[in-house]
Amino acid sequence: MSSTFKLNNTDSFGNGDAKSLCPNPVNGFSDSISLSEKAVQELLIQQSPMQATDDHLIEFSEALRTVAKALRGAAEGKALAQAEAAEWKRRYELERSKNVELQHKELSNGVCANESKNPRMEHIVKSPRLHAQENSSTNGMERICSHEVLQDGGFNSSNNKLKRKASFKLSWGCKGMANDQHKKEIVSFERGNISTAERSSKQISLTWESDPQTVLIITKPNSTSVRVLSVDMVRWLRAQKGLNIYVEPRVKAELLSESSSFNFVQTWEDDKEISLLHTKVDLLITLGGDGTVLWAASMFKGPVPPIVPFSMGSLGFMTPFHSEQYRECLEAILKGPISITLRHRLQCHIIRDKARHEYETEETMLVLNEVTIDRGISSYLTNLECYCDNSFVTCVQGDGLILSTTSGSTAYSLAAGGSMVHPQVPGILFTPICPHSLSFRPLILPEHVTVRVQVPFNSRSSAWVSFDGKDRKQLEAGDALVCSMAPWPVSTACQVESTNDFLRSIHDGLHWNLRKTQSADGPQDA
Ligand SMILES: NC(=O)c1ccc[n+]([C@@H]2O[C@H](COP(=O)([O-])OP(=O)(O)OC[C@H]3O[C@@H](n4cnc5c(N)ncnc54)[C@H](O)[C@@H]3O)[C@@H](O)[C@H]2O)c1
Ligand SMILES: Nc1ncnc2c1ncn2[C@@H]1O[C@H](COP(=O)(O)OP(=O)(O)OP(=O)(O)O)[C@@H](O)[C@H]1O
Repeated sequence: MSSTFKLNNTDSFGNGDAKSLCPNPVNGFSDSISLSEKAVQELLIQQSPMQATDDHLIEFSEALRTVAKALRGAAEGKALAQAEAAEWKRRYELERSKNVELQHKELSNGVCANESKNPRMEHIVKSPRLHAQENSSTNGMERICSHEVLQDGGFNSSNNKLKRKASFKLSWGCKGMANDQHKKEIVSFERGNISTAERSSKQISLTWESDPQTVLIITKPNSTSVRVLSVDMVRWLRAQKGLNIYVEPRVKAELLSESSSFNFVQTWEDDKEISLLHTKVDLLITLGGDGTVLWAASMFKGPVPPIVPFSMGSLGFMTPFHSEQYRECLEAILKGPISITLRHRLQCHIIRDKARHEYETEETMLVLNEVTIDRGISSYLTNLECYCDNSFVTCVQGDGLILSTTSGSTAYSLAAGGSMVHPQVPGILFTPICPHSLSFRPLILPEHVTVRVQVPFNSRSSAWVSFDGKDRKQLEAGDALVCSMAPWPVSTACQVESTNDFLRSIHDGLHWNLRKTQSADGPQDA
């Protein structure tokens, strides 16, 4: 009996004490591992002379040896995990420096729009670049001028001539601007007093400096009403506005099946040509719902032309324009100025454990709504270790995690219990999906952080990532997703202005806080 008791006791030693011995998933491995191993060995030495004649005691010593072996294994595991962590840290730093380098490149390419008027033009024309510089104006508005001059190395020979993209300037108002002290500094410190300027890009306005010449129209497929509207819109834009028009290959085929007179419409043949579109297109029009805006944005892996989204879907959070009045809307937009919402995107990389010694990662994905890491078809809980700028955030055990932009805050993140956030608030929403813990509440992180989500090596199952609800990819144990704010936002034209449009969409789209008003004929305060 006693040996049975001892064996059970050993077992409970394994499961009970081992809790304090085993690696703590949050804080790493406990140092008590080696101590306990020593203790077990000492026990073995003390006990062995008495065991020879007692079968049960032999059994007991075998069990203790097994425990000692397991502890040695755990210690080796600890060393491996530490090496692993060092490797991830190294790659994470590389990732960060790559991002910083990219941003520097973007900035160093910036030259003022005004330079387009000077003799250096010739040089600029030979090497297509974006030129931007901050100006400050006299009327209390901040400004960015942008101008792009390019040589159409193009995919349509008829179009193979020098073409200049329409230039525009962006300006935004800021209450603190009247006070010079606040002009450049967000936080100022004077005579021991700290004050802050209003830093948010309140209302951004886009003013054309030269006329837009080229529009790209992206349409929702398989919709008769969208097809009818696109035929009419292409005809009108060409006849009344004399614009160059790009459409998707599918839409060009549809237009040509209507009439051969649509052969002026341009399109592309491969991804390389799509990657050049941003150098040609002044304005992007979408005909569909929010999904069409997401689709259009996903075509641009870098800068995105301003988008004018016409509503032809059911909800339309990002599509404020009514298609019935498209002529009036486009007249006003082509003339400018336009109020815009600057929607931040997230850039996401998957880092595969298998490719741990290669610096190169998979293609960067840019999302306008969110990137989701979930359990896919697996019936197990996801087990995701999350880090924010190398600091451990938490381990997500549940159905998954949503890393959302503020534009995406009214989409999947909202359904998972995240807050609705104005799209111009910069930040990353960290929203769990069905967490198996009562205390897991959503977070909103600042825009400058890098978030890493990793499937631990001891995970029972793999996880699945999807980008704006598409392009599902599997994350195996050891793989990680690294996510930060992308340098290329998506500007969408507003019907009225950013805040008004946002409030209209949550009222009309979600019937937010709709309740019958209480009547006055009840009890009254004395
Ligand atoms: N449980 C959910 O709410 C859930 C589940 C999966 C995906 N989604 C969302 O669907 C998006 C993909 O959209 P889709 O049109 O390609 O797929 P879809 O056709 O399945 O439509 C999803 C719905 O989400 C709405 N939507 C999309 N972006 C929105 C936004 N920023 N704000 C408010 N509503 C928005 C769309 O209008 C549409 O009604 C994903 O990015 C994700 O946010 C939501
Ligand atoms: N140009 C396109 N090419 C391929 N797929 C597209 C294109 N535009 C939209 N889609 C896809 O079609 C689907 C439906 O589009 P969208 O969301 O715009 O329409 P909807 O569902 O009618 O509108 P809503 O989202 O408001 O209900 C989306 O999944 C979207 O990804």
